Amino acid sequence: MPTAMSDARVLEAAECAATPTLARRAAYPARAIARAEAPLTAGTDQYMRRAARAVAGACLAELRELRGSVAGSRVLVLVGGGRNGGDALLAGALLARRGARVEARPATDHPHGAALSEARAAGVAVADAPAPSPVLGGAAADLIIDGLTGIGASGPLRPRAAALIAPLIAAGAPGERAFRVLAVDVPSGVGVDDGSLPGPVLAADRTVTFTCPRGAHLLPPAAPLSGRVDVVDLGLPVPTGSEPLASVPDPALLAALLRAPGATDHKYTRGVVGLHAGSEAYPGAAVLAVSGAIRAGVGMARIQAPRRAVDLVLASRPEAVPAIGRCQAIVVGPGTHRADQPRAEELRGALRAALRRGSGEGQWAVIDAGALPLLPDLLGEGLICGPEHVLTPHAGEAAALLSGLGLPATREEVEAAPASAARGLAGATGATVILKAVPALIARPGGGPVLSLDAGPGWLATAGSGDVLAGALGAVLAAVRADRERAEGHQRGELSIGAAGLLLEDAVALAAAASVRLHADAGRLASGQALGRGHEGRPIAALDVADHLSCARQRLRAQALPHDQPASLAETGRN
Ligand SMILES: NC(=O)C1=CN([C@@H]2O[C@H](COP(=O)(O)OP(=O)(O)OC[C@H]3O[C@@H](n4cnc5c(N)ncnc54)[C@H](OP(=O)(O)O)[C@@H]3O)[C@@H](O)[C@H]2O)[C@@H](O)CC1
Ligand SMILES: [K+]
Repeated sequence: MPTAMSDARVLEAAECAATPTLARRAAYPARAIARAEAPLTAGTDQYMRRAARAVAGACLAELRELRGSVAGSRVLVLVGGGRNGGDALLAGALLARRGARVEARPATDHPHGAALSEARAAGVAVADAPAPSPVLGGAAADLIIDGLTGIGASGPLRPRAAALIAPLIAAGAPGERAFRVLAVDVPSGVGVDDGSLPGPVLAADRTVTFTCPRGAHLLPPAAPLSGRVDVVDLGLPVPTGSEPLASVPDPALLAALLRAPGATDHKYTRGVVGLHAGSEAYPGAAVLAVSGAIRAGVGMARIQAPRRAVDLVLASRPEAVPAIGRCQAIVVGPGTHRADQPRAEELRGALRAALRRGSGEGQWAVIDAGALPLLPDLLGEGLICGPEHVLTPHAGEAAALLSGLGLPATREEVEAAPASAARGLAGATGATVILKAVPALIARPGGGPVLSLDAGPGWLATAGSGDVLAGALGAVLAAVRADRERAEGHQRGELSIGAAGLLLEDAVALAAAASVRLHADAGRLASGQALGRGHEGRPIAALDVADHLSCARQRLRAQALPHDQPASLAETGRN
């Protein structure tokens, strides 16, 4: 059993080692994780001790930030009947030895025996009868450690556990309440693999997980409830033998797609995008989409829209070309509505030209907003989507599209299981899908793990924000397509730039991911949230987001790999 002295030293190390980002990027199923670690963890609690040290290290950091010191702080430990509860009890013991006043509330008659004894020996008060209150001996707790359930649980929390968290949930969301919550492995009660919310869940400020993320950290609706996620290496193997559920793309891979122009580049090698955006009803959307494309780094933006929208575009973006012609990608639909018949007819024409008629690659295209409802009829005509066609629905649009394709779904059903909706839509259409959720999800038509992307600050929920994203996405797709055109003109291997060497499906998915990332970062920069934790930011307009795309791109590029090569997609979860 470790002594107080050695605990203190290890704890400091754990505190330094706790990583602020998702160090390992692919989420695997709980069953695969348990199977991979079983040969090492059977008959020993050393890994539980390592887990507890990492949890305690993160708790120390939270308490120091909240109160300035650990001694005298008040910690409430919620304890379930498995090893998740064991982790939490041992972490509570470590904190008690550092001078925190720690109380444990079991939600079970059989907490982990050894961990319970150790916690008691360290001075943790164990309240045998459940007392559903966030107060400790009359004073509010500073920190709650949620160790009710981890990857071994299923279904909604049982009544005794649910009763413990009910008053804590009622105290408000993270940032609004007086205490912080640190979840061990996952916020208890989430669907660990699918990110569902089968019952009540206490939202965490921070989650400490082990070895690799779980689906619940990356998939909505559960993902935002984890708060900041630290992935801690306990010396246990990543279950690489099974297919990941989801993954977070490495920023270096995304940055590599956005190469800086060289001395011999011209508009068409940088990428030209043609936008069918804006309408009489929503003329400003054309300005926003064109601005998004230009600020994201396109070589040239062409615009086709009603005269009023084109005039507005040219007034603010004189570099835009008011005619559709040669381009490497098109954007169809921002600021349009299917009820606008003449405009819908023009969009239909653009889509007919872009979609596949046989097996060959079609015109690379973003299919957004008013263009999405046109798809079922076009597919019914025998036209085909490929990975080079990127659909950008929010939950309501995804539900309507699935229903139009003969897969009835409601908005509520998509919101409850967005990953499965995104996969279903990609499979049914053959297109790449960006589902606008929190986090955003990208599904590939060939299946595989969905990509999970931070959707940026809440300030981005402002009119026109989606038009900016559509324009930026068109710019990145055009650049990637231009790089592939250039590489195709060379001998194999002679020229390898940007996404030239990737499978079509992966190149487009990464381009989509890069665009979502740029949009989110631009929102953070525009709102002032980029200043870091604790800065809630300020209101922004969609044009502010477009204006900050170039700065976001510059920042992302700073993370590029040394040789600019997205050589491997292992980090996106394909293995
Ligand atoms: N492998 C290792 O050595 C390592 C594992 N580690 C840690 O162990 C965790 C996995 O531990 P685990 O397998 O014991 O499962 P766990 O998540 O604690 O849940 C099982 C308990 O929950 C109960 N329960 C079930 N459903 C429930 C519900 N809906 N609502 C309420 N309760 C419910 C169930 O009750 P029972 O069915 O037994 O009555 C049982 O008591 C993992 O997440 C990580 O934190 C780390 O220490 C690293 C090393
Ligand atoms: K937990």
